[in-house]
Amino acid sequence: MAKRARLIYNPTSGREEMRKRLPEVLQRLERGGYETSTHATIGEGDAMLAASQAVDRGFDLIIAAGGDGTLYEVVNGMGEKPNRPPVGILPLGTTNDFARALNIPRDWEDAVDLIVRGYTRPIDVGKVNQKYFINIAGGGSMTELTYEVPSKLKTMIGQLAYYVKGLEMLPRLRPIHMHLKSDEMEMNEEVMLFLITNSNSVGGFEKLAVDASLNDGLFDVIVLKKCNLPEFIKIATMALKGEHTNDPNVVYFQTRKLEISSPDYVQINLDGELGGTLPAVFTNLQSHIEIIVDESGLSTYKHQRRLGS
Ligand SMILES: Nc1ncnc2c1ncn2[C@@H]1O[C@H](COP(=O)(O)OP(=O)(O)OP(=O)(O)O)[C@@H](O)[C@H]1O
Repeated sequence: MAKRARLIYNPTSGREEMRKRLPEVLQRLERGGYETSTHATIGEGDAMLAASQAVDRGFDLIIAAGGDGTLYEVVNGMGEKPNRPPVGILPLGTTNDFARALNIPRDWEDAVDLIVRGYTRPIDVGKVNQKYFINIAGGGSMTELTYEVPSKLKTMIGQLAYYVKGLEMLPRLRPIHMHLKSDEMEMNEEVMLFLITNSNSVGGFEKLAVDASLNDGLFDVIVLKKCNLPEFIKIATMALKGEHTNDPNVVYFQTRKLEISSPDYVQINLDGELGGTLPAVFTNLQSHIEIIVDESGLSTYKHQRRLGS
């Protein structure tokens, strides 16, 4: 019997490729043994509802087609459910940090073929208050950047928009008093920002969390202490090469759980989307969702399996 997949796609994502490719994507999935029904999202929050319903309706596979925003919503729609089907990713958005971390091809045909081959890997998911994230959570200066980049601009010039906007933001950097507490450490001081990552691929910085593993049950936490603009630029440049953790202004550690509070109003960024404000408790839910991955690197992963085997 054919397996049933639910394809949740954002028709406006990236260069709107899904609008053109849908019949071919469905045909390719069908040939690969998936009877697929679709849900085109209509706006914010819709992919989350669609994913929640797809779990309730017992689909064998959920495919998130779009950018990081769509995947974030799908993960949020599934996070609370006791039975979670595996997730395939079609990275058709402007930013696909998480798909890149998993080595999922940008080419839609290759990405569909990868889904059909069906090698899955359990991936850690972060929970913060009542929300979930799969790639990164952050707060402080700079992390408000992602919602400020207009969507149109991102579609037109892609990743570059972040850097242009990032440079524009530099003069607005300001330290914020925060209290961070985990079993491993406690900090109570002014910081520029905190980043809590699951993968090592964030906004073009592919060596940000050098020890990050996707299913070790641990977050990699980076805290940038109060520093001035030239120091900040130096650290950002070092971060591109993965050398930032040597800087005395950078605190880097791993933990399963972290509490953060601040007397200031601090927004939390979850996978590039606005995810509430501090105070917050970040908890790592180990191996919470199975994601279809590229099998070429599988020998280095633990607990992989092939769908249907
Ligand atoms: N039909 C729609 N029209 C407008 N926005 C939508 C629609 N469907 C979903 N969205 C919103 O688009 C957001 C971003 O989508 P996604 O990350 O998939 O693509 P993207 O190309 O990276 O997008 P963006 O450039 O907006 O970041 C989603 O979080 C969702 O809120």
